[in-house]
Amino acid sequence: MAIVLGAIADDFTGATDLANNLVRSGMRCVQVIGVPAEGLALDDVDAVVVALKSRSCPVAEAVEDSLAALDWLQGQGARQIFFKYCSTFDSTDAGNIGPVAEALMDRLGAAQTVMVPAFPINGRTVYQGHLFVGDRLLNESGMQHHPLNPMHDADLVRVLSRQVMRPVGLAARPMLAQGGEATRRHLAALCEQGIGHVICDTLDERDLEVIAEAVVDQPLVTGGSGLGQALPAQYRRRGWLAEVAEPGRLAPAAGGALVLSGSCSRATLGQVAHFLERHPGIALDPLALAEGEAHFQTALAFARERLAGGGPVLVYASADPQRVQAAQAALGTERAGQLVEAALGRLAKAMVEEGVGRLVVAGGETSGAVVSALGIRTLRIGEQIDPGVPWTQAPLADREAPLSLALKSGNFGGPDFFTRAFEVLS
Ligand SMILES: Nc1ncnc2c1ncn2[C@@H]1O[C@H](COP(=O)(O)OP(=O)(O)O)[C@@H](O)[C@H]1O
Ligand SMILES: O=C(O)[C@@H](O)C(=O)COP(=O)(O)O
Repeated sequence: MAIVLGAIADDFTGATDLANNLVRSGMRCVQVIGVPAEGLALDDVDAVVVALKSRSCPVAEAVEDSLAALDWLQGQGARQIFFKYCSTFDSTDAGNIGPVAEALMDRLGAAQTVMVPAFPINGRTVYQGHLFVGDRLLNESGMQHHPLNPMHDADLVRVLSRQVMRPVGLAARPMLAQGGEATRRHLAALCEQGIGHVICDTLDERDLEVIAEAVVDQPLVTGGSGLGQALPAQYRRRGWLAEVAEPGRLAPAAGGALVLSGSCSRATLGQVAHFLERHPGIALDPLALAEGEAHFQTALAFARERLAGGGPVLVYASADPQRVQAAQAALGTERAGQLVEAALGRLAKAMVEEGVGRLVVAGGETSGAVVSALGIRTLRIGEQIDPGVPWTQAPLADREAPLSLALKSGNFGGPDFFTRAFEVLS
């Protein structure tokens, strides 16, 4: 059976965030890690989200991987393609959002696409093309210190213009206030003027509904998971979805409880501090990791011992901007990130082999590294912990019980996220 929506997500937490919103809006959704091998059963599935690790890799690689995902999704008969990126528009002047969007447009023969990063329930809104996180402009939100893609400009028309060949336009709030039909006409008029990308203002859920109504027939949409929350109602109006599906029930969770954090985002730093006031944890330092195996082995032994005592336990590389900058100055940005990601991936593999069954991972790139190290290929979406972050379950090759896994985007979740996540599960 053909799927309705095929999504390409540029990181793993982002993929889960989108899949979560699609499921909560009544779509039957599977999240796959990378382009699936032949033989994935897609009966009773309305949407597939392909999770890539293409946010911070070289542009050519991101384009190639995204096009491979597109080809596969088209092979499944997807009526609409959704390119999912971060609600904080994580990218650099080189890309990858713009070049990937344009490559997808070219392959699909789309003259225009919308850019809708907003996720109002998590405080990401766009006004006059400027992205806000809560009451702060993007470039004052903490995202200016992001280790891989510091965001120094909140004007998305300007940010995107630096990444793309086609002209960038705006669908501003007063326009959206006129409703879905008027917005559709506005987009068509911009298209006639040659505007290939349209940044869409979004203050609230109503704006998302208007945008979804205006773009439901476009071959390609792009944005954050907020748009994914609004599209299913439009598919249902078109008669493309049979009925409102209930989110699937996951098997009961079992096994040790571990948190791995490689995110240095403001929200995660607060969550780490909150957790450490209540439970044991150990810090990983990229500079010490660079010196050899001893530091990693110390962390492994610590986690092993505390898990034997009942857990939960935290292993974190999360650090404030000064410490991140010091590590990056000494090692280079890429190597510092890679050392941390490799260590957390190895830790996850070792600890899951030794009986961890409930695993929380903080950070998009970090989640990519951990999921890859564990060899996970598909995720089922379960109960939501906080907006944008559900528990998921993944079958494991050598184990009967699936692994319960929560992939937390850096800036998502309340201060008590790490502790509360396990309470939600039990
Ligand atoms: N102490 C540190 N010094 C330098 N880089 C770090 C440190 N801790 C984590 N990192 C790197 O920072 C990046 C954080 O990105 P990510 O995991 O996507 O988090 P977020 O979801 O907050 O963006 C990762 O590549 C991670 O390995
Ligand atoms: O849209 C979002 O904010 C998230 O879905 C997302 O992509 C998070 O990425 P990270 O902050 O790198 O985890």
